[in-house]
Amino acid sequence: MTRTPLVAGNWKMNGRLDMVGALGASLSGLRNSRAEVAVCPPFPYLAPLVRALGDSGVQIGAQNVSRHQDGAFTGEVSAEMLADLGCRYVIVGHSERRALYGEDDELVGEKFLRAQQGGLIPILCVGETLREREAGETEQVVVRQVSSVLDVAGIGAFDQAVVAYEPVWAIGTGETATPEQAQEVHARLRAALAAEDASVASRIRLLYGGSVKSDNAALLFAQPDIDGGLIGGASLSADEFSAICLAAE
Ligand SMILES: O=C(CO)COP(=O)(O)O
Repeated sequence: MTRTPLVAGNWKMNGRLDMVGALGASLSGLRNSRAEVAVCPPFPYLAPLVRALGDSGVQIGAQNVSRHQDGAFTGEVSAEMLADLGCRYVIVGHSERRALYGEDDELVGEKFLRAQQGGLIPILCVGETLREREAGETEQVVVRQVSSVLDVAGIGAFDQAVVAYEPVWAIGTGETATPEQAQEVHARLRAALAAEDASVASRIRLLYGGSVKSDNAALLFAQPDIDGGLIGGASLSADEFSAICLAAE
């Protein structure tokens, strides 16, 4: 099964309008890339980025979505609004939202479903903390995080989804999982999905995230079950992000 690699940049709460223009200009050079490229800026920059990227083929994603549909939910942004703007993807269950905003497996499952119902492709993030890794609980944690979404959405829903393995201890720390460590978890995740439906599991893209840089991306992306990356800090530099995208080809 050949899967089209996906490299998605997660700006988190960074960036200003001038970055939108710089990135737009730099990423249009990836027009003929074999990898799919997506950028997930903060909400206010979604519309300007959609305009800046034009017909470059670079996709846009949001970093969060409401569990609710449109209505009296002050401060929330619905999947329908994001799709309306031209978003294709939305990140759900990022470890920062789990840890800082109390998002549990149940809420992540609700957001995953809502994203799909609103016309978006969820990028479901899973990953263990350092304590969980040291306790030998890595596989148990990531399989639980995926299974809780499987329970509410069903395996069929994963045909229109992406899963990102992001070990919490590797996020923003400069300490990347080794290609072998990442591959081991990716293989376990694919096996968990294959136990439900082998063909869905063979098609789904599993991204690695956590201190991916241009100098470690190629080795990570060369692993058989790593189908691209979810890039934080390095996605804020147009040159660095472009180099990572090229490494996924
Ligand atoms: O959290 C991440 C992407 O969602 C990874 O962040 P860094 O690439 O900065 O480690």
